[in-house]
Amino acid sequence: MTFKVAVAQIDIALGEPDRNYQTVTQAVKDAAKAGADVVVFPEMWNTGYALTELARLADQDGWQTKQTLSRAAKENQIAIVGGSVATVRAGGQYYNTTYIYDQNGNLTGSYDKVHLFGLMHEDEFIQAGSQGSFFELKGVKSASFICYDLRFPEWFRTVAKQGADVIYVVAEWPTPRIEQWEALVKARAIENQAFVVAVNRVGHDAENSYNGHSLVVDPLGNVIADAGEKAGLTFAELDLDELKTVRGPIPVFKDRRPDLYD
Ligand SMILES: O=C(O)CCC(=O)C(=O)O
Repeated sequence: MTFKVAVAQIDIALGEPDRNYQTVTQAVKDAAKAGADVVVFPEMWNTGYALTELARLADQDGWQTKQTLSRAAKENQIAIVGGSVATVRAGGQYYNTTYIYDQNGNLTGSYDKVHLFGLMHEDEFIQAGSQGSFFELKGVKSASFICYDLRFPEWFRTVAKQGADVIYVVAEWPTPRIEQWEALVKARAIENQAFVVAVNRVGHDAENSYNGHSLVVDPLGNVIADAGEKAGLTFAELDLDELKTVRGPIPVFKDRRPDLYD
């Protein structure tokens, strides 16, 4: 079985949600027209890292994002891993949240970023989530993480142990550490014997520049697609039968030693 993913490596207009909702809606249409099963967006695409302006900008209960993504998924018959957006909940607490929609516009999962990135002051503004995400899209067992989570292999392992075949990572990963991004994406794919679809943004904000290099990596760590440094859609076909041929000869999950480590 093959599964076609569209990586939406967009630029994000800092502090301008309306422009960003338009960009995302158009990208969903374009990805569907090209026959993708799922389209994936980067981190915090509604606001960018406008953390000091969240009171004005964050999406109340994710309402606008959920409406936009649900409608776009249904109208275009495509699943969406909705990157992440800045949300605010009752009580005025902010979160960095992913919403996932199936091709009929139904919410199939959500995730609040668990590891907050102190270097970019995220921990001063955002509340950390406390639950993982595990969902199915078109029958494919999947999970989704956000940016800095990529540095925590033990967090990825929790979903690999549940059987995730495709792992999504949505990010705003700055240019100076892009080689670490590439190495970590490949490592998470190899050690978990899963496909990893990792989507970064391009452009810049007040403090950082972002040079893309969104990657689709197979369970052996081979790069199937690298979106380079320009904004746009990149497509990749995941051959899900490859999971069996990789997991058969090197049965990492059977050979684990949970008596020594969890
Ligand atoms: O871990 C890194 O180097 C980048 C993380 C990051 O930018 C984030 O979590 O927003």
